[in-house]
Amino acid sequence: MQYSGNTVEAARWSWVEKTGNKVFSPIPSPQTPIVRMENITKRFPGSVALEKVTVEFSEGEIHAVLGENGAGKSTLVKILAGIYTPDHGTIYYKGERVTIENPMKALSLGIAMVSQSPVLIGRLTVAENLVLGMKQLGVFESPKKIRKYFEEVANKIGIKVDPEEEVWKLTYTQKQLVEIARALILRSKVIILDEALTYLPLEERRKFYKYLKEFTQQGGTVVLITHKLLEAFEVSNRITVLRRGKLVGTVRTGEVDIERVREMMFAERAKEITYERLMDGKPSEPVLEVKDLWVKNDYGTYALKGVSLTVNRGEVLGIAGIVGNGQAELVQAIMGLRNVERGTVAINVKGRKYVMPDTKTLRELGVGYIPDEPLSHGVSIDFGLRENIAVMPGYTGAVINWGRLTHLAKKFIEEFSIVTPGAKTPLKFLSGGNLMKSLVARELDLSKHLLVAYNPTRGLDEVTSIKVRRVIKEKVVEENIGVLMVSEDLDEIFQVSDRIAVINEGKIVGLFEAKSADRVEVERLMVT
Ligand SMILES: Nc1ncnc2c1ncn2[C@@H]1O[C@H](COP(=O)(O)OP(=O)(O)OP(=O)(O)O)[C@@H](O)[C@H]1O
Repeated sequence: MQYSGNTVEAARWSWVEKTGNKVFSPIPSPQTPIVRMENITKRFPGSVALEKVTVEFSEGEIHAVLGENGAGKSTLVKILAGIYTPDHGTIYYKGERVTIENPMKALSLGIAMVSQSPVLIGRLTVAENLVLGMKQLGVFESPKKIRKYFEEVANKIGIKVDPEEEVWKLTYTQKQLVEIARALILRSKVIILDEALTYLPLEERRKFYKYLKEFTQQGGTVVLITHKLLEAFEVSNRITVLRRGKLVGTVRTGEVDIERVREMMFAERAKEITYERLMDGKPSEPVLEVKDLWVKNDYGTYALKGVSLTVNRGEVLGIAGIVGNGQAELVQAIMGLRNVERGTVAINVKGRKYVMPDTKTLRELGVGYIPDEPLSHGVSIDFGLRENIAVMPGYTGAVINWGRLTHLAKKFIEEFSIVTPGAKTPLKFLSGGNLMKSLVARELDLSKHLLVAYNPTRGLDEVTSIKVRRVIKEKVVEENIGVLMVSEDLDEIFQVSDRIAVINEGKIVGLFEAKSADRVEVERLMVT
């Protein structure tokens, strides 16, 4: 089947068609609230994250919490998970008023949160991680029992993990399984997923959702934060929308259509959302040439096994693949951040070929970079956007012109609607999406010849994602830069790319013209 897309249909392809809309037919509306958060207000210096928000999560439901970047979603669930305490408001759990002063308290009540990044100790085995987690909570289950329970959960979800395997050897999916299993072993009644499933491959996400549905059918509650709206629509029973810290409303999923929810989330800006293919690039001469690249991962085994590829000016080469197939090592090696065992990376700028350029040279030449770990490798979160611009070559000479940098930071803030108290506010005080926007805005501006991007819309809401994709494509067409874009989101790959390369186990296993690429074939190559 070919990908062709009008707005909704194209995106629905990835989810609804596969589930056939059957797996998650709406269940009768949930009745008993297990959690009531009443009039919750939370302020941070310079921002009101939540203002008098009241929401109820019921037994037996998957409840999606949606909203644009900075809406207050994470703050809300972090309060429930005991990570933040509210300034005002009351929490009721099973009808009783409770104070959740720390995460231990939340866990002891039966509320567990799983986030995007697994919090596990790499050198310990799965079973050891689970036992340790229990001990920290004062739960002394026998290791044998924990192991057995874990195997049961893994079997049910259908993801194989050996409890005796050291965690560093696991795939991302397997690690998320361990996290969710840990919540279940603790007999949690409420499981909060803060974008926890977002980066799993589609098939794996389906397995998790199916299992979570069973969990709710037995009375459990799932609170789901995601920017994948179609998915939220498919799996949830109810949806709560937040906007700029305020409650917009709670609706039953079966009773509204997706456009209505988008309006609740984005108001007028909802019209900007599209999944149609963006304009075609106009490929010309090669700007990046990668030849027979062999690179090891952190554990000494080969992550890339002879990768060769070319990115031309005037095109986006999309790298499609399931997370953990060498994509991170590929972008790191190109950017001079990982040792190359064999092969070459070369870039062509202004008539000169630079073979194996180091990171500094690349940056000075005008190569933008959105890394796989944006928080640790992309920005200094203790500093403001202005300072994060100042550190980049190209923006400052011998004397720092702070006035100019402030102006530039303000331009980024306006262009990408970054929710922040100001250009000097440390980035750690921004929501995940707004932090990502700050990095992306800077790197797009820095890209004069080439952009190397890993999941450039990670954590961004639908409106911002399309904005970023458009800017990327405009730069390609109007400024003739080349883009290497790794993304685990196939909708994104098909929307932006001119050519698509599929990576699997460290090898390029397929190369397609995006316009005529067969999506089924691309997916098949990703998994086989
Ligand atoms: N620790 C903090 N210190 C200061 N401000 C914060 C902190 N955490 C959140 N905020 C602010 O609260 C607001 C809401 O942030 P929150 O992380 O809840 O948004 P979100 O809806 O989860 O966004 P995203 O989709 O981008 O993750 C933002 O304006 C953010 O800057």
